[in-house]
Amino acid sequence: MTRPTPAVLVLEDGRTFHGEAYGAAGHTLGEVVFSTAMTGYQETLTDPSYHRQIVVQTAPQIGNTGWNDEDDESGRIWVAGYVVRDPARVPSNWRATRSLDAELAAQGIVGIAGVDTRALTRHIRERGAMRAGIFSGPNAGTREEMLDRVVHSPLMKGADLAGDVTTAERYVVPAHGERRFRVAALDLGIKANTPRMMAARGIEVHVLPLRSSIEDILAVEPDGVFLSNGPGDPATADYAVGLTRQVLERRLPLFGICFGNQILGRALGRGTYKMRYGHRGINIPVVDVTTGRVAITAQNHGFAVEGEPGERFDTPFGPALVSHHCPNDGTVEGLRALEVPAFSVQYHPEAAAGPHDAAPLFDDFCDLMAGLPARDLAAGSPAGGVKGAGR
Ligand SMILES: NC(=O)CC[C@H](N)C(=O)O
Repeated sequence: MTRPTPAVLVLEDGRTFHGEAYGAAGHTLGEVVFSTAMTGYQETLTDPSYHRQIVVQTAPQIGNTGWNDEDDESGRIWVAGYVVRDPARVPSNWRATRSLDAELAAQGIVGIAGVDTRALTRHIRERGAMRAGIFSGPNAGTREEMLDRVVHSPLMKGADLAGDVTTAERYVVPAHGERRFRVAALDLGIKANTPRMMAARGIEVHVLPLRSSIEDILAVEPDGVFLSNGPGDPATADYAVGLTRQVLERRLPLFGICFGNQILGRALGRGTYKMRYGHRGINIPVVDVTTGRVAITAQNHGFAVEGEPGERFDTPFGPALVSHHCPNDGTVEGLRALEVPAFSVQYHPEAAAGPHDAAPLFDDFCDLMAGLPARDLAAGSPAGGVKGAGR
């Protein structure tokens, strides 16, 4: 047997974790973040929202089901690096066409295995998500040289990354069956399952590049506008915020997910801030204040919109509501404008690895486009045909 190549993860505060090279050997830099998801590593790795992030999996065994040709959320792996405890030596799944290790190597993704991911996660929880590097193979340099590269790498705060991941050309995802609605979806890093979830509800989805104008959107003759998930700091997304205001002025029905929630929040006049270590996983609770119900959700965000649970606030487009929050820490998980047809969530109703509690939000978007009344928000009770995260 060949001996494994030693690798080291160097954090910007000087803490190091030793292991062995996994995937490609070499060097990589990014923000180190942890995901508590037990399943769905292929969807995680190919989610464009993870661009420039080194992902740590808290689940100790990774790679058991290999890699398949069906579950990619985009055309490539986006994570900057990958940290695991105990990679599967023999993948086993009827859909697998290769191992995770082989796919990481083929796409040049530098990883590290054999890391005490529990200690690393506790460290990130205490100190916050921070810059890091994975180094293996020849020319890794001394510890000082590695640390120097890490502390001179770009911060996630202030990073404008949606332009790196948006589609170069517009494309259309046809509705399944009869077309009920047409939606213009702004691609800030959209995941493949999002248009799929809309198409399943009779929506024809026109996916547009980030730098689209309001005229480009109107040319689609849309029944609604969608703002996708995406990487980077929402405080930099001025262009998308301006476009969203133009959509709100025209009272076009609007739905946003994750980065889209942060952009709607900014368009409504709210600020965003960087969380200490964010929410990443597939078992994160969210409370819908209008029904009191809790949904278990998939999440992947490091920034959040300012606000308090259940808060009503004034905006240039009339009053709005912090409609959802996370009971773990009180952060904003959803917004709804009360006078213009717009709502958004910080979590992922499209989550392909599940859970599916939040999937009915796509039905709410259809209702909004059909001009059906929103749930009875003022009453704060489950009155009036309850739909939404908790259904
Ligand atoms: N998944 C997303 O859309 C993430 C949004 C943003 N980049 C964040 O980290 O908060």
